[in-house]
Amino acid sequence: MIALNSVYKTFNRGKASAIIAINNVSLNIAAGEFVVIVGSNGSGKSTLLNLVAGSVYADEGTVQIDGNNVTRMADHQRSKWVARVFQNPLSGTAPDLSIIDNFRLAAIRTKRKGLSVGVNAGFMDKVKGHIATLGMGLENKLEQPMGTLSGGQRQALTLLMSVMDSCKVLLLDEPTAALDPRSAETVMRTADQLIRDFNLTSILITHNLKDAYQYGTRLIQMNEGAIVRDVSAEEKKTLTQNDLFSWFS
Ligand SMILES: Nc1ncnc2c1ncn2[C@@H]1O[C@H](COP(=O)(O)OP(=O)(O)OP(=O)(O)O)[C@@H](O)[C@H]1O
Repeated sequence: MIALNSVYKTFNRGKASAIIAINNVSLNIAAGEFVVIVGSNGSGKSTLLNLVAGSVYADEGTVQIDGNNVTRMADHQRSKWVARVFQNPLSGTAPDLSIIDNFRLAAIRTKRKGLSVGVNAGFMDKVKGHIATLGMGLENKLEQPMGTLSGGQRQALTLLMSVMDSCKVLLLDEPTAALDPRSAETVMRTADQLIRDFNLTSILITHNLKDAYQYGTRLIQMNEGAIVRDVSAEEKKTLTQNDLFSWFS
């Protein structure tokens, strides 16, 4: 589903401040895999995600999504396959608009044909049904402004909004970093459930080693722009949480 082939990315190329962020990375992620990426600050995790999302282009090498060469394709053109959730719960939603209007906006953004999606009763029922599965009681507050919800509630809704419109790839860039522990747990559980329900191919970046241990089918460690560990689902079962901590000592 996602294939990076011998990808390099250097920032500030040709200057004294040049930084090799991605150094010859090749990575194949099969449909339905849930890959968790860990690594110290500056190891290239976000750049890797940006290369898949299209907010950064490779200097060399190719990026493919669902069999399409997207190496030079703009991020908005990739949005038919790729949804992305960021650290900040505020970044994915419009605070002054109601929950339902945020869902309408999200649907309009990803749908190429017509805007009828936002106004019909079927759409409202579909959104309501999906929100109910979050188990937060928000399905009865569809007219409430998004800005009045907690960070965890907003992030859970952002996740749902991202995946509802038949995207295939979900990119999660530290989605719980700004949340308190309980909200973070709820959001991670929600993400895990949505990934299964919608059969998504997913990449999660996290500094939370407990989450890295608990979630995902494959675990990757990056260091200095390279993949230094790639642990399959089978191998992961043999790891302990302490093994993960020892990678960083
Ligand atoms: N737009 C940019 N311009 C210049 N340098 C950049 C840019 N984006 C990233 N870098 C540099 O590239 C390297 C990799 O950054 P990246 O954000 O991918 O790391 P990361 O593993 O996600 O780090 P963190 O865990 O701190 O978020 C870092 O040295 C960073 O400073």
